[in-house]
Amino acid sequence: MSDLVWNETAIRRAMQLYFIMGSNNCSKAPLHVLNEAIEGGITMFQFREKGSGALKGDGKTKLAYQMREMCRRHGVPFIVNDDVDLALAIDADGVHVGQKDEAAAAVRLRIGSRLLGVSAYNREEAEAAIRCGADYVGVGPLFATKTKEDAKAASGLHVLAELREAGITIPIVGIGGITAANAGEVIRFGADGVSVITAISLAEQPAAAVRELRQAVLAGKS
Ligand SMILES: Cc1ncc(COP(=O)(O)OP(=O)(O)O)c(N)n1
Ligand SMILES: Cc1ncsc1CCOP(=O)(O)O
Ligand SMILES: [Mg+2]
Repeated sequence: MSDLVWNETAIRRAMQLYFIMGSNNCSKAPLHVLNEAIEGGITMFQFREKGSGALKGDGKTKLAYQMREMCRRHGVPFIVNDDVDLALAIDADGVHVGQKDEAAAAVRLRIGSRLLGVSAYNREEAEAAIRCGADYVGVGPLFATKTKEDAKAASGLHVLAELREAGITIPIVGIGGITAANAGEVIRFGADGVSVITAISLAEQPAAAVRELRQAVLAGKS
């Protein structure tokens, strides 16, 4: 069992640079990309194996397990997207679900004290996620993205400010079209961190891309 202890400070810290990836998001070997991203300083990782060309069955489980091992060796929290059975089978540190996935309240009951992340597009969805026991919400897509096949229209950054002005204090990570050029603004509008797929997974040098993103996040906090 993972020995990570989650309190709000630890969650906000883990949100800072949250890398998400599946094998179909990169052009180099996924384990190599993850290793580079860890070397660069990601603070959390989500295994998101879905979409065209995604691994299934044993291949998916094997890659998830190898990635979990790599993250655990380096103290990086490992989250599984959508697949609660897989998360439990490989002893992940948490699960992330969206509005069309298994209901967050049911997931909370199944995963106990593991981390629960829930996607929210607006205030209503964020408030419902909190009622269901979410530890953090992933808000977006903030900017246009080609990575998620069924993504909604980009909301823009104002949704982050709206959530904070409504008194929502839960850790928030922004998602969708985030790069080093806009990550600082995501933080300034109220997020605790940024979650990123292609800006790292398709970077020529993932470690350097992570460092640039972290600098932008730190600048947004200052
Ligand atoms: C951190 C984070 N935020 C949002 C999402 C999106 O989840 P969802 O809406 O369920 O879409 P899929 O990723 O499952 O396609 C996320 N994965 N992570
Ligand atoms: C999973 C997900 N949920 C909302 S946007 C998105 C994709 C983000 O990918 P990228 O960082 O490449 O825009
Ligand atoms: Mg989902």
